[in-house]
Amino acid sequence: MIYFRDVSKIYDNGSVALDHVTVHIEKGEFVFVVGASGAGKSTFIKLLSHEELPSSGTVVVNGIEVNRIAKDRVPYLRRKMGIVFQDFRLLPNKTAAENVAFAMEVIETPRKVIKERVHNVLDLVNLVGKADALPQNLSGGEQQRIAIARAIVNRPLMLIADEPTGNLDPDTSRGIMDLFTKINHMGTTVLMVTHDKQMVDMMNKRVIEIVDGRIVRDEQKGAYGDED
Ligand SMILES: Nc1ncnc2c1ncn2[C@@H]1O[C@H](COP(=O)(O)OP(=O)(O)OP(=O)(O)O)[C@@H](O)[C@H]1O
Repeated sequence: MIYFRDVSKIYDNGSVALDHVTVHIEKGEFVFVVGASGAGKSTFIKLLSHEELPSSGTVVVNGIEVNRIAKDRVPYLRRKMGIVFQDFRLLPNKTAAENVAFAMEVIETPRKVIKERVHNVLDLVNLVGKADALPQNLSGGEQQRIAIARAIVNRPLMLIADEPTGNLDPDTSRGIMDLFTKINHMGTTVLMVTHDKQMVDMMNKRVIEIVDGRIVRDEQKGAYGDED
């Protein structure tokens, strides 16, 4: 599903963000990526989606060698992944339902399918009742659930989350984690970058720790480790 072989990323200013990283993530896994600020976690994610390219090494996602694909194949690659961020990134002038629908409109899904799928996915995140609300009238947790609905509406193979609970209180965060667990049980690979020690310790899932661009720990049923 995801394979990094001896991947390094050195930005133009000389920052070494990833340093000879080799890792393999199987379909259906639930993986936390942890590490101090500046360790290289976001870079790891950006290499998956072709937002950044590795300086050396190979990144393979779902059998596609990401660093070698033609530019016009990038949207096809990204369709295989749903991505959510700490700051939700909903379109402010669209309702919750329209935000989710938009992800399907851009790939020209028939209107009838959009209507049905948007309803189903809002039901999954328990927000059918907020379908017509604008983001500004939703709580942070609700906005994140809409962002997750948008991320999975096209049925991606993997859900990638960069500190999705970073702006949320512990109770709301737990709700988001329950949702990720549900999505994972439906067969979607989940990869989550987080600083949330409590959450990682509670979930008992695979933990990959990055320090200074290197993987220093990769444990099945791991814990967060020392506070950073
Ligand atoms: N576009 C960029 N140009 C230059 N250096 C960068 C760029 N993006 C990241 N870096 C550097 O690469 C290193 C890794 O950054 P990255 O954002 O991947 O870390 P992170 O673990 O996600 O941090 P945080 O937890 O703070 O988000 C840092 O030293 C950072 O300053």
